[in-house]
Amino acid sequence: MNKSKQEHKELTYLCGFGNEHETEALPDALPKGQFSPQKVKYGLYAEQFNSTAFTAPRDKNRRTWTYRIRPSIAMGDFTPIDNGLICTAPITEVAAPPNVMRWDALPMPSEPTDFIDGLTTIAANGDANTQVGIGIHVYCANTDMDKRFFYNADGELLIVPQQGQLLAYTELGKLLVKPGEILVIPRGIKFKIKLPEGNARGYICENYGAPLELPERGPVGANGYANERDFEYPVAWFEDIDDKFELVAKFAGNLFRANLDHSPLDVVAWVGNSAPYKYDLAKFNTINTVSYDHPDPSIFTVLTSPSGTAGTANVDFVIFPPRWMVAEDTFRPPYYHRNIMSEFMGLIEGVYDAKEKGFEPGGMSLHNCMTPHGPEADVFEAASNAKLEPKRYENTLAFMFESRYVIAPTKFALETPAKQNDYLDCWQGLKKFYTGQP
Ligand SMILES: O=C(O)Cc1cc(O)ccc1O
Ligand SMILES: [Fe+2]
Repeated sequence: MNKSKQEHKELTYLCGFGNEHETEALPDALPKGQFSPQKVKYGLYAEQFNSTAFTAPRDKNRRTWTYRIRPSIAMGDFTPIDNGLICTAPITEVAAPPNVMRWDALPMPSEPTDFIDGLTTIAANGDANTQVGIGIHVYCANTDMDKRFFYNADGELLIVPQQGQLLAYTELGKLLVKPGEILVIPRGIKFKIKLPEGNARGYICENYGAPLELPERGPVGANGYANERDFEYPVAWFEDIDDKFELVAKFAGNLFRANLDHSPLDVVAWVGNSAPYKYDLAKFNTINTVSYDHPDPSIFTVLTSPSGTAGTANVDFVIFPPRWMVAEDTFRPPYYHRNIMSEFMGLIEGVYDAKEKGFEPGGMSLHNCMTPHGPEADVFEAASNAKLEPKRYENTLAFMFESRYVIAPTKFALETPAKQNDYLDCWQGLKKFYTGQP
């Protein structure tokens, strides 16, 4: 058993989305009845972490009090480092074309590459400096982050593993995530990623906007979709190591590094509702029609980052999980459509019902604002003639980052050999069935 395997054998979690969680790795390390006593037990420092404004409304407010060996400012100055293939909105290096776009999975690196060096930006929208929009990245990595930690001031990270487990060591504790689960790390939280299975690949939505929250349930009622109880938060865990470490920050679109003379994972206890969390997508309570027609994919929203306009998300995280399909007298795959919202899709495993060929696990597609799309020609013909028995969609897990802002691909994404320049061909076989007769 390798070292990182042993390190996650007995991980436990606190359950409940957005709860005021409290946890301590040493007895009574958490102050009682107040947040900032004159002296904290064990000689700890109190440090507040705010990922919404102090004055954000109570139901949106996210903050955590940490009790740590040293405050975060015990560090060296930052100096710029190479951004590698990381880009940040606004993407101005190339014009965003209104074409449909699709990519193969990016290849695994042949050189030792950790989670940060393995990041490639595919697209972005909005403007990170005004806290609007998202960055969309892929990570392909094969090496643990060792004496290196990272935080992102530009956004919250929604990490969607597609291959290989991730063991996240964060200031607030450890989380193990597998393909089929997601990991969300608040803006600003320091962490490192180890790879218990070696190779790892996945997608990241860097959310520059409001923190992800659960969508309203409306008339669905008090239960269903992603249930609060299924979101898992880490318990406090710390290390007290005086040694040379590096802190990498993403700030205003650029990477910087600073020296540390101790591990920043020194939070002995914490209380609050801003913390990393994980969620197993298999727990999603999928709601769909039991009569006719194909509901809009918003019915599969797991998490949403609202913009200032009601019902019009900065980004929705939507999944297409295994499920029963029972719709009567209905064209069952996604309908043909043009949408004001821009749609970036990825595939975690299996096959997506609108695209039986060419959309592979690890692959990606982008259908931007008003760009027409829908099932490929073969899927249209098959679904138009299929016997409409109840059918279980198995071996499938696709997802979508859907945003109100146009999603601009990076120069890399437009030029990489992974881009399928023949994507449009999957619709070229769409025949004219019209005869003029009813
Ligand atoms: O384009 C896509 O494949 C995503 C999608 C799925 C669906 O079921 C309905 C609309 C939609 O945009
Ligand atoms: Fe779509």
